[in-house]
Amino acid sequence: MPNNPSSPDLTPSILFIDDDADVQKAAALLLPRRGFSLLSARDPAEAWSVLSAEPVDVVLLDLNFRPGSVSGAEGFACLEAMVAHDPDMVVVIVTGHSGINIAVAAMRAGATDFVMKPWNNDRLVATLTAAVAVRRQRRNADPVAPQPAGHAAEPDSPIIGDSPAMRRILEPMRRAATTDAPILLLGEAGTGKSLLAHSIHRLSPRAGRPLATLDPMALWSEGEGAWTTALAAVTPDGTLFLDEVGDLPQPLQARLLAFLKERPHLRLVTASRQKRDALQAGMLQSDLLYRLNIVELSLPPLHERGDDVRLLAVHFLHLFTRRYQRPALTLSADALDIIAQASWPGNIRALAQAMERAVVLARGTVLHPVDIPIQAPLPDGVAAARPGDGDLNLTRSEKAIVEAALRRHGFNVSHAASELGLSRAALYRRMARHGL
Ligand SMILES: Nc1ncnc2c1ncn2[C@@H]1O[C@H](COP(=O)(O)OP(=O)(O)OP(=O)(O)O)[C@@H](O)[C@H]1O
Repeated sequence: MPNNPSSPDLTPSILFIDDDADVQKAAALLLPRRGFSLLSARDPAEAWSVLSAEPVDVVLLDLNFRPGSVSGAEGFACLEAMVAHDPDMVVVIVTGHSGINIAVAAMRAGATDFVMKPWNNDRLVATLTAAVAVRRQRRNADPVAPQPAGHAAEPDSPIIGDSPAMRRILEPMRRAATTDAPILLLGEAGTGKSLLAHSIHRLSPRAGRPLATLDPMALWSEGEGAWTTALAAVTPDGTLFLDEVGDLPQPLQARLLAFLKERPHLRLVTASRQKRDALQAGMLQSDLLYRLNIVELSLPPLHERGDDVRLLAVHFLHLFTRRYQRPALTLSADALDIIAQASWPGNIRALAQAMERAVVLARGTVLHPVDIPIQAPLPDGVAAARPGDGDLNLTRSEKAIVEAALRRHGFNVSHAASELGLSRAALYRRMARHGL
């Protein structure tokens, strides 16, 4: 059965702009088989005439059109023109394997996501599926009704990330998504477990069926009856996403096992902030754990995802600029560096929140390090400083010295670093540590 990427009734259409006939042929063999209708153009000029005649959900854009050209200048010009022409346009760019900087730049210029060439078929399909969902959300969104604050991204948001750590989980995730196998997602808070659960459902043959999300603790607090009622309401041939499965009280574990036996056709995706050792050491009955983790995926914390943090920062910048209907904003190179060097103990949720705040409070059109609210984590066991404490604290003194130097030099990092006798990188590390 072909994957139905987004809507059961409307075939999503992709306009692929690439001058390479072989690559176009590969797309023509793949995408229609996977539920997309494909339009093609050899260059931006041809693309504009296709766009004027056909409705398109997503533009898949190669960046170089002349033989031997690698700068991506033509592609960038096309991207900017398309986003200026239709701010709801969803453009996914195609770039070479080593092109992470190009990918960051393209996302800064308004691309929604990117794929690396040569592409992996499942990955391309997953990226386009998420991009189509974004397009449809944008189209259906009421422009005068702002989204609720604090909801960083829609559940249909694309999964941004191309670091080796993320590839190690996204590739098996995409393979397993197309089956009915139960999947257990492990990872710290804010690492994207719920987002992945939605993506698994969307990539599965059940995409047109309901996805039910249950939070055991919330249901338990309403009494045992709430749990039974919620389970009874789950559509038998849909997907059940059970969040924080490690919190499931023992009596409910037995009930869940019995329920799963009665519903052999239900697809189960579960998530937990606990490590598997903790789940195994008694939080979950072993027969239940065996039933849940046929495929087990551990999401890496954000600080292990390398340059993904830059891509995510730019992604959230665009998301919140749109949501709050602010004029276009960009991140300075210094701001991106400081974001990349922060430790983000709250993971992607914390980064999203920092970017949301930065967008809301932005004063100009460029965000500098001082505009990015990075909260420095307190080392384990160190209590938060209270106002009025004696101020011989080394951490606070360092923060005051760094901040004063930055202010003296109008937040010019090179000048402040040279006054403090630090390298720029060392100063960035301290700025990130102190949330400056
Ligand atoms: N790779 C990603 N690309 C884009 N957005 C992401 C990514 N990962 C997470 N997010 C966004 O970050 C926020 C937190 O993610 P999510 O709620 O999925 O995390 P979680 O692991 O389920 O957290 P918790 O354990 O606290 O429930 C969401 O708004 C989500 O859309």
